[in-house]
Amino acid sequence: MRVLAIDQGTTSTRALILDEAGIRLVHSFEHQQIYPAPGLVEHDPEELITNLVACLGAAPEVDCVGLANQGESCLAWDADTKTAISPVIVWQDARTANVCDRLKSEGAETLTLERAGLPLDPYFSATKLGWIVENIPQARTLLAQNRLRLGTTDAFFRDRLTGEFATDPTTASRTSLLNLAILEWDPELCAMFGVPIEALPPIRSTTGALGSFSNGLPLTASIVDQQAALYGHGARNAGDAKITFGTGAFALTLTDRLLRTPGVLPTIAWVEAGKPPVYALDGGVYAASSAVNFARQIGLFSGFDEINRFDAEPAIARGLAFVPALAGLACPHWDRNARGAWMGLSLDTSKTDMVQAVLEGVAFRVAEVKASMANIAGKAGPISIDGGMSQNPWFCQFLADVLGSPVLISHEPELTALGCAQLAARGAGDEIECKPTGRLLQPRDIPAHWAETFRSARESVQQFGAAVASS
Ligand SMILES: O=P(O)(O)OC[C@H](O)CO
Repeated sequence: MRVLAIDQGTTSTRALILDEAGIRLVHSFEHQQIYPAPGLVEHDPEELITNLVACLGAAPEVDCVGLANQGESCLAWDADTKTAISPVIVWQDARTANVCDRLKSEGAETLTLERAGLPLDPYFSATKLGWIVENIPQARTLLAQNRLRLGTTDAFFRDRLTGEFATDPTTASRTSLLNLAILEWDPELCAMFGVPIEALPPIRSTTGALGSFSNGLPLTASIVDQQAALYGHGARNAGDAKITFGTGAFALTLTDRLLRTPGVLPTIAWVEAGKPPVYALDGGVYAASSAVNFARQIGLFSGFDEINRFDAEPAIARGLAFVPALAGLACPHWDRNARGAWMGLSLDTSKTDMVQAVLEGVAFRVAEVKASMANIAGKAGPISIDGGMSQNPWFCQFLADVLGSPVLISHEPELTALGCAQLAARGAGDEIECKPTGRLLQPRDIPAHWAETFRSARESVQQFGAAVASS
């Protein structure tokens, strides 16, 4: 069997083919990141569709297609014309931070945590969809005519390209509108966020016969990219964990049931047709590669090979810490007011020290995420990592050290596409298993006060952010 996986991510849309020979990239298209104002991040829906169509055309000789989509990014469109009436509001977009603050002050977080398992944060789709209904007049016109469609990007792509308006439970679990216990849209949550429930897509399984594209190819898996990567990492048993280092760093651990742990997100790993749901815990760090890119943009280094090793001991050992809260702090703090900062600068601090602290700060934040997963992450073995920063040997060893766990650096860079394609094969009734391989790093002992130093830096930026927000 040959499977086409389309990985529609935050920065690119990629077509890959999986067969018995392995997985290979066929096409990759970058799309524009649109920043209309500070804190706002948008994509052009038509540009994404054009790239998806090009990916579909890139591999006609396949048996089925799997689609992996960026998590919480969402939009509105017209049911009749299938034309978008809003931009894609990207998961990083914080335009609804004030809505979240208001709802929090009204005590609404109890409901979102209880039903959807999610804190109130602009990351999730619900407030973004509510914003569209409130701020785009055409949304209300279409709603009055029963023509409004609201959803995450997968639902738009599927409606437009297969004619089936649907989403899957993994994506639905990122919206804050899903009742996790029964995997149905929650009417009370929808009402609270101002999202008309009738405009949302039906929720179907992650795999199975999900429709066909105009060229006749069947869609047999549709899943959030992070969950696809979890499958691609070979996670099959509770405790299996992965961390993907992209724009942000996303840690997911399979669980044997729906688990609720403060600050961590219970989520759906996948729901195969006719089978019970598989659950996971998710914890994100908003700025990972984006923090490193920021350091490069402001001139702290120029080539990535410059930051693959450092002569000096870690910056944290010298009292220098960086908190990568460049877009706020996600798991387990959920604090959008926090901002990035170096703490402990002195007259002899060099650019190299500062960028070393950036890498360390990302590792410390990931360690906070792991700690908040209450030792569930990595219980079954090493934590498998992938993504851009996993190619930096110094960072990987420092990460293993601060996690206090063995880290497996995957040899396969395309784990999202791999997992998506494997699930698509299963959705078509076949199986393509690939044994994950990688380089294993053992943690070294580090002084306990390093984590303490980072914690106090992180608390300081939170206090500063709160003071600025209330002034
Ligand atoms: O598209 P990526 O790989 O940056 O992943 C984005 C996540 O799905 C956001 O939650």
